[in-house]
Amino acid sequence: MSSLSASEAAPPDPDLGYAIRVKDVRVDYRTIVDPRANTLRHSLTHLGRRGGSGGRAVRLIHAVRGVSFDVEHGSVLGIVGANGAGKSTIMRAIAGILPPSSGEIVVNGRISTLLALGVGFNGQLSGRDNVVLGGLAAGLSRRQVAERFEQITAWAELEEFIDMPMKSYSSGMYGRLAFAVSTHLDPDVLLIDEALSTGDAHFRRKSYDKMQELVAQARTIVIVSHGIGAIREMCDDCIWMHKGELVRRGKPDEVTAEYLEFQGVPPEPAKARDEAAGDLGGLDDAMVMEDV
Ligand SMILES: Nc1ncnc2c1ncn2[C@@H]1O[C@H](COP(=O)(O)OP(=O)(O)OP(=O)(O)O)[C@@H](O)[C@H]1O
Repeated sequence: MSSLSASEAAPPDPDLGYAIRVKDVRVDYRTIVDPRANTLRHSLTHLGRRGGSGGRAVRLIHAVRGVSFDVEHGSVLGIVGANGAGKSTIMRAIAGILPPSSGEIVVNGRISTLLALGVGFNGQLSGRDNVVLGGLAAGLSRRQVAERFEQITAWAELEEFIDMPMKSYSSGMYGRLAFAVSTHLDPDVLLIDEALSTGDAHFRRKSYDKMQELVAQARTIVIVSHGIGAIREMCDDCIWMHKGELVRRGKPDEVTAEYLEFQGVPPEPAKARDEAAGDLGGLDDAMVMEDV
């Protein structure tokens, strides 16, 4: 599931020379550990019970450790790294959802986010209601939302489904609508965390084209993905994070090759690129619906 949000900010200040500045950022999570609960027997006998506070300890997880980078206006930055490397955490911090424990984050312009985790659309409401609410939450007026509504649903190819509750959408359909809304809000900075992975080849092609359109308008995009092909295809700059630290920054081909080698993975064929290039048909080809 994807979530989307956008925040109002002043228009980008061209004098700043960057779209995003991340300066010596640390993000720590506090979590509770119960050192007594270290056996399967204990877990089974205490399943679902809340124990007393005795014996439990607070553990700090250093999810992001002293990370610094700037993102230039109109560039597409990819972030790669193993599970738990801190990619989603830094994205949430840039989005303003999670305040850094220390350091500084500056976003120069209006930000729109499409993140893999968190509260997203309301599944009980129709696609139509969610588009309207998403637009209003992003600071658009009712008129602006109405003006963009047709464009958003047409882009998502969901006109037939727009009055159905979103809980009846597949994860790919949900992803299409979330992507359509977040990219039609005129963001200066768009953050996309693994949200592209839900779409089929046709949708990925369209998403790629839409992102190119945003980049041509000097919008800035940051993408987190485990799809190395997508990072190589879409990004012009790449960061590799490992255990909360930024270990490498450079050209996507080089950084991802080093990352894959470190992971012991043979160089990945550009699967995403190949799939994105081929139009495998839209949603209509994949489903059958009947009014009763
Ligand atoms: N809400 C949370 N509470 C406590 N620890 C968390 C929380 N979210 C993430 N972490 C921890 O922070 C670290 C970084 O997690 P994060 O989700 O940023 O990694 P990631 O690189 O996005 O991983 P993945 O590729 O698996 O999505 C991990 O050690 C994770 O266990």
